[in-house]
Amino acid sequence: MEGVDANDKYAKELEVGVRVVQLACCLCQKVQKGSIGPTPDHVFSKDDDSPVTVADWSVQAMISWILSESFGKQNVSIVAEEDTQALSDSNSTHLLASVVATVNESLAMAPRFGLKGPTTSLGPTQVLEAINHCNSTGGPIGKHWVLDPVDGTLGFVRGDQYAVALALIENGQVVVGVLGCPNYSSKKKLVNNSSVSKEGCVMYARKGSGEAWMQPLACEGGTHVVWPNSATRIRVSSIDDPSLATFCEPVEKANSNHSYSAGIAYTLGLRKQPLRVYSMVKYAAIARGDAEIYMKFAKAGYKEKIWDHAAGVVIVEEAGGVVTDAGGRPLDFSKGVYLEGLDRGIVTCSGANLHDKIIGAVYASWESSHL
Ligand SMILES: Nc1ncnc2c1ncn2[C@@H]1O[C@H](COP(=O)(O)OS(=O)(=O)O)[C@@H](OP(=O)(O)O)[C@H]1O
Ligand SMILES: [Mg+2]
Repeated sequence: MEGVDANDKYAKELEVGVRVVQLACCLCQKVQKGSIGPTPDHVFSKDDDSPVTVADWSVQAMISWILSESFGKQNVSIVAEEDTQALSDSNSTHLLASVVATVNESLAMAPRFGLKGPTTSLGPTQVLEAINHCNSTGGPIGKHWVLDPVDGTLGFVRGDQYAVALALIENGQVVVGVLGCPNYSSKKKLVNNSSVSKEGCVMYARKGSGEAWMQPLACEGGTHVVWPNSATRIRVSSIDDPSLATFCEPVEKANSNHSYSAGIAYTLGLRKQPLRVYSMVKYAAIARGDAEIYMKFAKAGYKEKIWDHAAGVVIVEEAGGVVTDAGGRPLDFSKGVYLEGLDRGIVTCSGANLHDKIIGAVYASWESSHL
């Protein structure tokens, strides 16, 4: 069987995860096209000035509802990015109505994705409840789903790369990762900012399987999603010569120090221009072999959230890559919402050789940098 052995541990979680991320990608594409929900293009600002849209809340509500239906609400703990504060305001009736309509329209498509939808439409209270059910803070014990409904919301708003990221953590370890990349073609390499495609992909992996997989998105054409639906195996690049390697980094200067990573690139003899990509699509590019290195050095004091990394990390590792903090230690998903104790930044590579060189260059240069 392609993609997964039905007897394997986490087989049901992986299958439901892939199906629901497929549906979520479809929801996002339809919101973008204006073919779902009454007010598709509303963008709002959160307290930290980052954007949030109808798609962010709708994906979170829809995935929360499907996971609760599939595994039993009392068994499902979800750590996710969005809350309902902005939706619960008395001035937000239209916004909430848009989210409710979008959730119901997407759930109406659930059977095509092999998922059970509701028998009657969800009302505003049920939608708010589904979003609020994602208020778990995770931790070292038990199973916790981790969700970023729209990662790289700026990319989504700008018609560029973004991702739907769902992972399962058990006892502090990421055991399943699913990454939907609606604008990253399953057929075309990601080479620069013009690589935006309308036929995206979903990648997934299960910890310890030694395998990572990719499916094309199943939004168009009205076909039923058959598990595992023409999955192909993905692997990291075999390039380990720095002069031939491509490195990715965040688009926004505020999210990562571009001049510091340029210094590391120069020290290592990386010749190519950085590939600046929004969202966890950077992890996807490493897992698929379109790039060899992903470096992120956020400003001192910024605490990385687990939903921005969990799905990407397990997919890259199972595809053969290495992910650590800038001190060379594994990322710790057991401490709650944040990657507590993260040393300086995140370094993801296609192999140990490149990874060792980058960690060495960080050690050699850190004192003189002003992060
Ligand atoms: N100041 C700061 N420093 C570091 N990281 C931050 C910062 N602010 C936000 N974020 C988080 O970055 C997520 C997007 O990160 P990326 O690495 O993809 O950056 S970029 O969008 O390409 O610029 C983004 O996720 P989304 O909110 O899901 O888009 C944020 O969680
Ligand atoms: Mg995010």
